[in-house]
Amino acid sequence: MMIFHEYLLAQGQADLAQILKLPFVKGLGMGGLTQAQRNYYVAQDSYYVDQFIQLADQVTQALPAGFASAPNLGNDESDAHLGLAPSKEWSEIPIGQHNLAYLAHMQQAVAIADPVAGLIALLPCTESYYLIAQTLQAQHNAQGYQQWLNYYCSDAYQATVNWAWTTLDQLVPNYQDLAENQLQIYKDIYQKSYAYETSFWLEAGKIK
Ligand SMILES: Cc1ncc(CN)c(N)n1
Repeated sequence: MMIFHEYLLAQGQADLAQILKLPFVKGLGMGGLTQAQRNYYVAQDSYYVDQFIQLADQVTQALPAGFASAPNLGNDESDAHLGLAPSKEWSEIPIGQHNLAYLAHMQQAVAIADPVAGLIALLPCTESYYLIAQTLQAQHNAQGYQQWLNYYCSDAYQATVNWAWTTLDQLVPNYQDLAENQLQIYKDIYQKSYAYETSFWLEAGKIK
């Protein structure tokens, strides 16, 4: 019998498989991303992570009493960004609509008076990088952007992912007992975040 985060992960498998085939993501594992692509990604992601930290803070504050707070939640992931060796022009790159739309989606879910909805909206962000980095590391044996890969394979990052999974499983110990429409709402929020993860990688890959 699956637990809640495993059920959700099964709903994200197709998106994750698609993400792993995208040129920018392959480039993270194999090397060869252009300076402009890396600058664009770092520009988008620095903004994104900054906003994400605030949303994650709101979600953890809304958790019922007794829940452990998340490890490394305030980390701006700049060590991972440095692994892509951005040049100083990155700071002048405008924030993309896909990025703003993703953040707006998470904001909406976090605003629902239900920390489960908020956590689910944030989960693809947290878990997918860990899963992507593990896969790339195993596939390519250190040919790519090693500092980026190491960051998301690290014990510290894994601890954040485990916290998110465990917290969700504790909040929803029997997802099979949820009303059908409630489960559908959670699934939609989760899959929408995965769709935005996909467009985040796609947009970076479009830069030449
Ligand atoms: C868009 C995005 N998604 C996920 C992560 C990893 N926390 C990130 N830095 N940026």
